[in-house]
Amino acid sequence: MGRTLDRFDTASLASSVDPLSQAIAPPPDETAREKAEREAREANAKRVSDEIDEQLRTERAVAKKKRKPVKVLLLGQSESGKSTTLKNFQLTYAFKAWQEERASWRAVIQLNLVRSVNQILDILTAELNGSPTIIDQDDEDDEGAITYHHAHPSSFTEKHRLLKLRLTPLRRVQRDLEQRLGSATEEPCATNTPTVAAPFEPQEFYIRSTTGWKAALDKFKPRLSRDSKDSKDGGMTTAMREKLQREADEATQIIAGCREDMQSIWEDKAIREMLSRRKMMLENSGGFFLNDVDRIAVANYTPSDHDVLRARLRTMGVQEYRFTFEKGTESGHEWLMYDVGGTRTLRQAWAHHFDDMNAIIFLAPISCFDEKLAEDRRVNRLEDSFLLWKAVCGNKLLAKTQLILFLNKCDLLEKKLKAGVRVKDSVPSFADRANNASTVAKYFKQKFKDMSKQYSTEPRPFYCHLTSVIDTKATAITLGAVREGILREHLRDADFI
Ligand SMILES: Nc1nc2c(ncn2[C@@H]2O[C@H](COP(=O)(O)OP(=O)(O)OP(=O)(O)O)[C@@H](O)[C@H]2O)c(=O)[nH]1
Ligand SMILES: [Mg+2]
Repeated sequence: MGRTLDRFDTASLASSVDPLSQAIAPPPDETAREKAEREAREANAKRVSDEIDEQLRTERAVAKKKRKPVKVLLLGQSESGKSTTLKNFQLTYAFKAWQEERASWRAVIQLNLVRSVNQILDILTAELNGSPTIIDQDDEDDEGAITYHHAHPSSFTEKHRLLKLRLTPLRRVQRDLEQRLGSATEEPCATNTPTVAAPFEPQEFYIRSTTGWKAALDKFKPRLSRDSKDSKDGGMTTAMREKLQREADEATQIIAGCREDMQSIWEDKAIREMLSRRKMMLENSGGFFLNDVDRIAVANYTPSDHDVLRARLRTMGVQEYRFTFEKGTESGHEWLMYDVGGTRTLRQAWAHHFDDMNAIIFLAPISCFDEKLAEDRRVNRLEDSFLLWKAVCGNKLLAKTQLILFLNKCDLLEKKLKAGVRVKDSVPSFADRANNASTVAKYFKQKFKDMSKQYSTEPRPFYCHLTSVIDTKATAITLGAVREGILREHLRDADFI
């Protein structure tokens, strides 16, 4: 019994001496100097350890922030180039997704082409009937009033009547394509109801659409599987897809059959004279493909990257796009981009997205200094962009949001000025400055900068790029700089945390 107790006492004594404490315990014969040195060493080691901990904490926060998607909102009036900028992001950073979607743009491009032809036929019909019709396109002094053009039927011959007759099937093709692509194909109508540039008060009823033209295009995606009869693919049965395919083939056949007549009507001198008399600059509007008829009006047409960027399909509501970067250091990182409809009546939906955006890319087309809004022909388009920009800069919810301005459509600005259009006729304050693209762009840039300074509720940097977003190479460089800037801000926030 006693021996057992002895063993127990020895074991309990051994376990009470912690080997670690023993190892780090100061030597029993430590002098005062040695003690001071040891304590300094220990304090230094603790500081290094704390620093490492802090660094790990920050890295974790940055990594977490990095994983959080970056959110970017695209704003600007209708036809300013928002959706086209988004397409550029996709083309540059998510090429696989872009390639998958590219073929489905064929129907939109066909519709754009057919629409231009039908527009010409409308005017030709009016001229042949001798009826004075058509609202002036861009008459500066009309303040939205309807002005009539008088027909010149004498310029036309039997050839024009025949062309008109032979191109009639394109009316049905337009109707069919519009029906299949949905409401995004409708362009806004001019209205006399007063509208304001920035009605940013959120509406009570609001739907965030994640479909929009994506849904329209999905119907035109090539079929994934040819095997099962009733397999569902994108919410459509094989039978539905086959029906759509038949209709698409039929439209393509009709368009191909009209190829030469489309070319003839577009190259005809009397027709060109008619369009210029009516100030119809079809070639300067979005979705213009009449110069590419020989390439597009063929049975096996597949859109090029450039065709897709030039295609016009209106954005309805607000559409959310998820991008996963496919390459580079950001590979796998997700960005959410929001594309909105820019017509005045669609702007109410914008404010719902103001509170949690990392950045806003605001597009202002500067070639539009002498044009009117399609939805309200009393309003100058540049003036509308100024009002919108002031409202965005001055919005309290956006006080800390990075604003990036794209002064877009510089290519069209250059073209317009070369054709002899004078800026001072529409913008009197431009006065007698040189009427060339660089002077005009510099002048407008300064105006936007002054407004940013005057209306922003807190001081903010002015980021501005002169762009032509249908130029993919130049835009890729701009987007690279934009992306870096947005990421830098995003990570600075993370460091702050
Ligand atoms: N020439 C030229 N055309 C452009 C430029 N940017 C856009 N476009 C064309 O203008 C048309 C309208 O562009 P979108 O990107 O659809 O305009 P949006 O701002 O999205 O318009 P909404 O959806 O109605 O708000 C398209 O056909 C584009 O190809 C540009 O810099 N130069
Ligand atoms: Mg759009």
